[in-house]
Amino acid sequence: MKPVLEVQGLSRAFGHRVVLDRLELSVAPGEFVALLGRSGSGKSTLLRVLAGLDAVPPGVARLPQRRAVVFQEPRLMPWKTVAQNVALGLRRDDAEAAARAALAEVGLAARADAWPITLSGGEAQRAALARALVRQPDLLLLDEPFAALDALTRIRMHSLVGDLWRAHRPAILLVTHDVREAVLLADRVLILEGGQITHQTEVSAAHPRRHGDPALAALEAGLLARLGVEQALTH
Ligand SMILES: Nc1ncnc2c1ncn2[C@@H]1O[C@H](COP(=O)(O)OP(=O)(O)OP(=O)(O)O)[C@@H](O)[C@H]1O
Repeated sequence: MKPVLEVQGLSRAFGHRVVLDRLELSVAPGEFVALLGRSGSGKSTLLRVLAGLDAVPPGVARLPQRRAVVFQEPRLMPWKTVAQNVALGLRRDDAEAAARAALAEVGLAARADAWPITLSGGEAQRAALARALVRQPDLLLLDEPFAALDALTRIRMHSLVGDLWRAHRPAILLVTHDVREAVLLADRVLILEGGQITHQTEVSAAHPRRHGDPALAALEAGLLARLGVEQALTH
C-alpha cells in the first residue's frame, strides 16, 4: 500500500540552526505514529511543515490534501459558537449538521450552541478534535493536544482519540512528550533527535489498549531509557 505521507530528505533551518536534517519518514494509510523527542528537537517544526503552516519545502514527497491539525491549545474563535467553530470553512451544504454530528461523536452534543469561553479545557479540546474530524482527514496531525489537560481528563481523551481513530482510521501523527501516551495509542513510536528519526519502537499490542498494561510498561521503560541516554549525551 502506498504511504499516505512520505518525507524524503527534508531539511529545515532557522538561520544557522539546522532543526530538521535530511529527515526520512513514511506513514501508511490508517497508521497511528507517535513522535517523541526532547524539547527543541524540531517536533513542532516538522508538524507545522506537514500542516502547511510553514512553506512546504522540497523533501515532502507525498502529503494528502485532506489533513487536519489539533494543537495544544484549542484555537476556537471566541465570537462563534462551538458548532460554528467546527463548521468553519467547511464547503458542504450540510456543514452545520456535520458539525453537530462530529460534536456528538466527541461527547459535546449538548454544548454545540455554547460559546467557547464557557467550555472547560477538556471540552475545548474535544471541540478542536471535532473540528478536525469533520474534515474527514486522511492525515490527522496532533501537536501535544493533551499536554495542557489534567491527568484524568487526559486519560479520557486518550480513550476518545483511540475510539475515533478506530472508527474513522485516519493516519495520525501525534507529537507528545508523554511516553506512556505514545505507547498507549500508537502502532509505532519514533524519536526525533539531531534533526532525524533516530529510533523506532513498534507497538504490536491489540487496540483498544489499557493504561497499566505490563507489556506497554516495558516498552515505555525502554523508550524512557533511550530518551534518557540521549538527554544525558546532549546536555
Ligand atoms: N520560527 C522560528 N524561528 C526561529 N527559530 C525557530 C522557529 N521555530 C522554531 N525554531 C527553533 O527550532 C527549534 C525546534 O523547535 P520546535 O518547536 O520544533 O521543537 P519541539 O521539539 O517541538 O520542542 P518542544 O517539545 O519544546 O515543543 C528550536 O530551537 C526553536 O527555537
